[in-house]
Amino acid sequence: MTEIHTAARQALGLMDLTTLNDDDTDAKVIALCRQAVTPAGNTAAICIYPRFIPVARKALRELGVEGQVKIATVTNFPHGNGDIEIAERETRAAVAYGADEVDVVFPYRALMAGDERLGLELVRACKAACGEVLLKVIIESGELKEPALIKRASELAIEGGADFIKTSTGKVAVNATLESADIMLKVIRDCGKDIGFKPAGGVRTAEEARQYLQLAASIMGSNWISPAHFRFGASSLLANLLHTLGESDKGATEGGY
Ligand SMILES: O=C[C@H](O)COP(=O)(O)O
Repeated sequence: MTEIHTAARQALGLMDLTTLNDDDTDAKVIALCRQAVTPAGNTAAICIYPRFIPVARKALRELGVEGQVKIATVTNFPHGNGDIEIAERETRAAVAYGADEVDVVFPYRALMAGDERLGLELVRACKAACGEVLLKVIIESGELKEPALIKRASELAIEGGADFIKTSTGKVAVNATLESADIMLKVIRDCGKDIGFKPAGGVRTAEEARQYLQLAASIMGSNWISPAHFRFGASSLLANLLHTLGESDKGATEGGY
């Protein structure tokens, strides 16, 4: 197996297959659940808006993969506003709907304005709302821009109780980059806690996935990389991975979710 095949196979099992569009429907979410089950293995999770969690759970149950393909959702999304009470209530509601994992947007504009406390408190409140449910904190690295701010947001998210730190919503001009990934992975390496990493937004090819996996392996070691520690947030990566693996990509249309 070539290096790109190995990376594609690994990336498929690390993917949070995502649809977060304004025109999402039950039918589109059911189709996404079907696409998460492929001849080359299942994706780690699907990532959808909270209102679709019940329909996704039913679809995954009918596919025989409930509990194997996790249901991730988003809160405080994509704006990253600084109202702690709203973010906390949205997170509580997502958990009540049956989310396995919640991806919450860090109030990055407050941090850019010099307020470190707000983000820390918002993450703390959302972690308390999650209980045992996995919390991924989206720092929106492409808006923070400055390496020092990306580092600080990562540190604050981890201090607040994040289980994963995630680069981006996929809704801004600059999403995941290898440069932001390098900063965030080094924060994870140096923090002394068991924290995962999720590059998200704009990851579309097996070659791009390979580069993130190579970077993560160089900083954290290759044994660290598993769904417990690493996810790709992506809406259009699957088709390219299946194509690379020589599998049918029927249904996994590029950018079609
Ligand atoms: O978290 C995942 C992102 O929203 C997906 O972004 P993408 O559509 O660029 O793959």
